[in-house]
Amino acid sequence: MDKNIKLEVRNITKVFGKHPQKVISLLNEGLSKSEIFGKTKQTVGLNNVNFEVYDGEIFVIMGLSGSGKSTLLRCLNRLIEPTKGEILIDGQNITDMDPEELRSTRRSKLGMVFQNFALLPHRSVLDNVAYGLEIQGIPKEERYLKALEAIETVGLKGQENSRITQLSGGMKQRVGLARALANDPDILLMDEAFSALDPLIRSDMQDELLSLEDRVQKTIIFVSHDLDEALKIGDRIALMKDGEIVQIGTPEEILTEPADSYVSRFVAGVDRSKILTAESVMKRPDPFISINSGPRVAIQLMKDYGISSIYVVEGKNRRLKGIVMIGDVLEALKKGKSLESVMIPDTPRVAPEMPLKEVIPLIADSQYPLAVVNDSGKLLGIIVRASVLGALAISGEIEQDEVPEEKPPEEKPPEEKPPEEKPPEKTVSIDKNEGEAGSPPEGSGSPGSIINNGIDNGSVPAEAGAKNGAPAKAPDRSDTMQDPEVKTC
Ligand SMILES: Nc1ncnc2c1ncn2[C@@H]1O[C@H](COP(=O)(O)OP(=O)(O)OP(=O)(O)O)[C@@H](O)[C@H]1O
Repeated sequence: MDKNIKLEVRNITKVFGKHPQKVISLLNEGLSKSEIFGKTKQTVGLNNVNFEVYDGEIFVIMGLSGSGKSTLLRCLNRLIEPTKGEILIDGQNITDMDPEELRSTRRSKLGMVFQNFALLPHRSVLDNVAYGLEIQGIPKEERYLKALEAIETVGLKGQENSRITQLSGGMKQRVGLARALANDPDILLMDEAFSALDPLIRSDMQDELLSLEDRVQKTIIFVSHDLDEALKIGDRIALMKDGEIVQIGTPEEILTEPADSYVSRFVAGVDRSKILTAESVMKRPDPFISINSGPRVAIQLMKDYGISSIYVVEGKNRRLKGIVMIGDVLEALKKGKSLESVMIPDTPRVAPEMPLKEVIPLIADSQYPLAVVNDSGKLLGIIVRASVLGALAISGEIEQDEVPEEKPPEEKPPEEKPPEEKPPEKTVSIDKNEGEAGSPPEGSGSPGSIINNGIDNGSVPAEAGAKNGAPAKAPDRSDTMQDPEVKTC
């Protein structure tokens, strides 16, 4: 599987104190953070931290207060200078950079969102969002254009002229997010970004972040002290203690295979009723396709992802319409029929709050992954059997062998090549960044994932499987496919 490394942290140590080298010697001798503080009155912020973050993932840094989360996040853009070690972004060592190079890398690659919003209270929303561009000297017209786009992305269209003081906490944090996005950075660093919000607003913002991640495909490094939040939004989680990383893994791995007794105790506090719902085990629903798309697009997407079925949605609100199977779509293409004509509308779907115990028989009876939809019919995610098993193992409520086997799917992607289609009169290029086909290249699951979980490996290209929250990378199709019917979902 091809996982592009976006950011790499190698042996980072941070000592707060006047004689850091002395502290490093003591660390090498094996003394603990508290012993070193007792001896030297210097604090070990980070001790030999190593990890990689993949392109397009949400990587959560989690731990109790004082464990080193914020220090680590701030080392990533050198707001705090590491005492030792290297940080590479796209292979470039930022710890070596001079101030000018660092500034330019920060501008182009890194955006930061703070817990306390860090907004200018007497400026409008628009001017706050455009602020970073303003200090870079970007002309007014251009910066406003970019700022308006970012404001729309975070759902604040119409509030451009509001004053910050007139906004609720949730809206303020959207402004903070828009300001970070206005620069179009590759990586968003978010420091306890939702911690100051009321629980309901916080949960909404978490949902928004997931949906935004689907659309803008940023790499997000998110600091949180809240395990439920980390489990909900993280593709992977790094759990910290006393300046060290004790475990890195997918939410499922952290819960089911805790590295030591500290992690076990940490996860013991998880709200199990939350784990045991459909929502808690669903994966992002990528790829999916617009009902207005043509069969050719569907075939290309299924080929790219190595899957034999794909969910069909309608409109920006991603209303679930049904599912199409590769064989039917090939037929449709041959006969000049629409995608809708071969769509199976009554696919199994469940509500996000459905208890897992009720999900089990449904997934066992279904030849597709289960679709999770909300009250208004929006496709929120999909559930594959492996995730259900993981959650059940944690709960201990049901033995794994009680879970029925899945039915194999009835069809496999045929080897057959799609027939030539007449060139369309009007063409719209499919750019993965625009999300027409609703298929971000990185995500943690797809209708195809279930195939990769043991049903139909024969038909899945090696690079196409999605595993451990780091799924297949879909090829850039912008120069290979065109379809007049593609619409944004
Ligand atoms: N400027 C500083 N000077 C001295 N010690 C510091 C400084 N900043 C952080 N520390 C210490 O470094 C360690 C890690 O702190 P850090 O703020 O990174 O933890 P955290 O996990 O982010 O905590 P919180 O969730 O409370 O923000 C703590 O022991 C803290 O006291």
